[in-house]
Amino acid sequence: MNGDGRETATLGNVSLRFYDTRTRTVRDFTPLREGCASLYLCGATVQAPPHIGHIRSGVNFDVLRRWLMYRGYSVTLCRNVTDIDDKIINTAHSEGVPWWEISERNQRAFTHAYDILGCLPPTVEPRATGHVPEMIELMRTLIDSGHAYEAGDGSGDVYFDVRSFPDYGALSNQRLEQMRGAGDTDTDSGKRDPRDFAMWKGARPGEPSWDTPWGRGRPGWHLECSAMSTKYLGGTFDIHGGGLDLVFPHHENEIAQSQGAGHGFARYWLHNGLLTTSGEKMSKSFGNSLLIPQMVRKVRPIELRYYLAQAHYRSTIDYSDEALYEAAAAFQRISGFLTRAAEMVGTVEPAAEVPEEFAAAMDDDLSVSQGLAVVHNHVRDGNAALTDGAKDRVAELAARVRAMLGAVGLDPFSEQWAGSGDSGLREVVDALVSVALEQRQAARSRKDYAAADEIRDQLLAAGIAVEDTPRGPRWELRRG
Ligand SMILES: Nc1ncnc2c1ncn2[C@@H]1O[C@H](COP(=O)(O)OP(=O)(O)OP(=O)(O)O)[C@@H](O)[C@H]1O
Ligand SMILES: [Zn+2]
Repeated sequence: MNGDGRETATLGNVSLRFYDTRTRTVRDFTPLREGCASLYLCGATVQAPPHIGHIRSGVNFDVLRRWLMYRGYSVTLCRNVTDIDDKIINTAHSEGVPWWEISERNQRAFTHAYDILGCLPPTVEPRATGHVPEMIELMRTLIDSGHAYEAGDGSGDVYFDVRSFPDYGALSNQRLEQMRGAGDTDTDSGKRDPRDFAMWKGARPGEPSWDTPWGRGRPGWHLECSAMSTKYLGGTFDIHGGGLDLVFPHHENEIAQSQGAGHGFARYWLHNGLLTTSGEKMSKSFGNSLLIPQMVRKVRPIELRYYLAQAHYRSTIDYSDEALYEAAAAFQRISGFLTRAAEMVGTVEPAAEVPEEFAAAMDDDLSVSQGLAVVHNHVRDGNAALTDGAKDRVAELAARVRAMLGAVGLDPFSEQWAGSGDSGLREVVDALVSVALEQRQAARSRKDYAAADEIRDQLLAAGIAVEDTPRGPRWELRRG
């Protein structure tokens, strides 16, 4: 603490600040261990392939991780996989396959999506079903200390007694008296209080189950995150993240379990805003999912990452094609400058440091939008320098642009994106499609509509669908 009562970051003079959901204030980041940052992120429930809302969360926390790394921290990221839950079991039943086949298939889809969107792999990615012993231990501690109990109806459920934990509701800013039931499904008859939540669910016929001192059953979602974060990051760790939809009940329940068991638990709570469509959360259950393969036919993966990362991580993104294409065009202005700069000056290496203004924006609760404004200012100056033939200036600006983009995982020249297989290819196709579209326009101008349609059909046969929009024609790949 310093004189005015504010905590100060320990790395040099850097003051890294985050909005902490628990205190509802922006707080200086002081890590538990100097030079290290431990981060737990609630990852996927693998009942279906990911939509862009899930990946927004992954991208936002990847940006956080990268910025911590840029600031010199050694980051340990634990991102869990919920590989057993009601929806996975239901999907397995309806497809007539084992539950683990659903989990495996969708976990691979998530991994692939995180990878192609440029998210660094987590340090560890534990799965719930691999951590039943840790969960049993945690339940035993909580039962022994009077925070949890075995259901009174012989169901084998284990509940957390929310009245035993005075801080219950502090994260989500609610008072216990105002809360209604925890909304657990059909097995809540053994609860002492409707607000108690299930940590463990007793076995039901035809469902997978594991042995415990309280009978066979399966993990509840909240319990797994408490057990796995402690196992990999310790009883107290730096940052816990997830989407805003998880604040209550999931994160509230994690706190009750972990602190009830005597752990310090997370010191900072960061939540990404939701990605919505027409104001409604994008959700597997609402049927409004935009899946990744569909999206990367519209724009390149790096452009999709730009779109998802550019808004402040705490803001809502209401999806629209228009905004996606605008983001792609904005990214192309940046990458176009880098390409032209490299043509003029030869290889452009990233500068060793990002400009101060960019760093200040990122330090201030990860303001990527302000950071990208600095990037665009550099690109504007860089384009002017290109026109003037000012080689040194072009080289300097391009190097800084690469450094800034690299810090948030968006440097198109980096090994990561250069190796992605599509680098530059979209621009090539873009140029070829433009030639064809100019011919189509010429045919239309001379009222030869048959020839114009023929060109569009030939493009479609080659897998390129053209759509006329008020801002001119756009194309996307349409395979199969
Ligand atoms: N629409 C969204 N926008 C932003 N983040 C999201 C969105 N949907 C889920 N997330 C986040 O993605 C991560 C993985 O989510 P999880 O698999 O638990 O999704 P979910 O909430 O069950 O999704 P769905 O509502 O689609 O079933 C969590 O951190 C969650 O908060
Ligand atoms: Zn969790």
